[in-house]
Amino acid sequence: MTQHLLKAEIHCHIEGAAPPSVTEKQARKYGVDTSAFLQDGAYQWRDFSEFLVAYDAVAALFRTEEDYALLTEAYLSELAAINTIYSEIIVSPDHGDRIGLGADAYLAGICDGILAAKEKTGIEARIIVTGERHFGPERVISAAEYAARAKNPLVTGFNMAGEERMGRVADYARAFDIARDAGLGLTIHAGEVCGPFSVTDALDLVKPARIGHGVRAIEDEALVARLAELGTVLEVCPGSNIALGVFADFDSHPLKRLKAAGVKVCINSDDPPFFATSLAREYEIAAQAMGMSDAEINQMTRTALEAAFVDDGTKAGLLQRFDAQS
Ligand SMILES: Nc1ncnc2[nH]cnc12
Ligand SMILES: [Zn+2]
Repeated sequence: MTQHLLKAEIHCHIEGAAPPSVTEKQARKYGVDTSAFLQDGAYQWRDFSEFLVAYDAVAALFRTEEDYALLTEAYLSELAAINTIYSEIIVSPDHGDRIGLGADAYLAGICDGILAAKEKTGIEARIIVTGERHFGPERVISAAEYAARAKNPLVTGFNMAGEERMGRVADYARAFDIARDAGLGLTIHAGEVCGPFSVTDALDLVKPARIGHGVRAIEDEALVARLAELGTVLEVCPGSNIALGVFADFDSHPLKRLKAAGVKVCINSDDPPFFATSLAREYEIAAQAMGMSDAEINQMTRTALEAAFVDDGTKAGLLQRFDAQS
């Protein structure tokens, strides 16, 4: 049982955390037919491309600042209820723009949700702005410019999610230069759908502190050694990887092998209801399906806290609390 363990999560997409029941309610409110991507209380997709289409369709059902505030508060409250002390939420201003809400109101709603959850539960949270790769380099650069300009104390990082098979990292490198210059922490989805070359591109061109997934680095021994040497943190999402067919099962999932090779890893839920998972389940998978001890799991939680894109004072407080209780 991992219920008693303190937890941290640094990789979860906000729209990807919307429970189907909430999405259905939103669809009723806006008179939208969801049958193409939601049936019998479950999101419908067959592969990564369809997953991204379903994700964008769900995002289009959150249309007001309040919709986003409620979604964020509900997710963070769920995390707090399972002893999560820190969360980073991945948000995409493009999704706010696309629905006509606008990036400012989108972000304001998410900030309201974070503050409400903090007041009610004490959970600390920060925001990672992401560009969506399949919206193209110009949009990803705009997202970085937006994050840089926002000067919002809750926005502490920049990411790129979306269709990893579209273009090469070089096409998007400028976005990361902008985010780096603005003092944001950098992370990038790589080595999830694409192989080791994608992780190598990310390391060479973005030099991120963290990589979203990165698990397909396991196919290249030298790359695994490079990740260990650099201390790059992999935000691993085992349930997501199995649901999307990146690996056949938890036995063949490389989390333990990466950890054993000295790569810094932590566990995350990615888009929990899309993958029939939750952060609680990811911790259980580590314990039950992968046979990791409480001490090993705590090491990963500590890695997430150490790698958090948060100011030094807050990080020190989180680590102190974690060390006192773990
Ligand atoms: N697992 C994932 N990979 C890439 N982009 C995403 N957006 C939401 N979830 C994602
Ligand atoms: Zn992700």
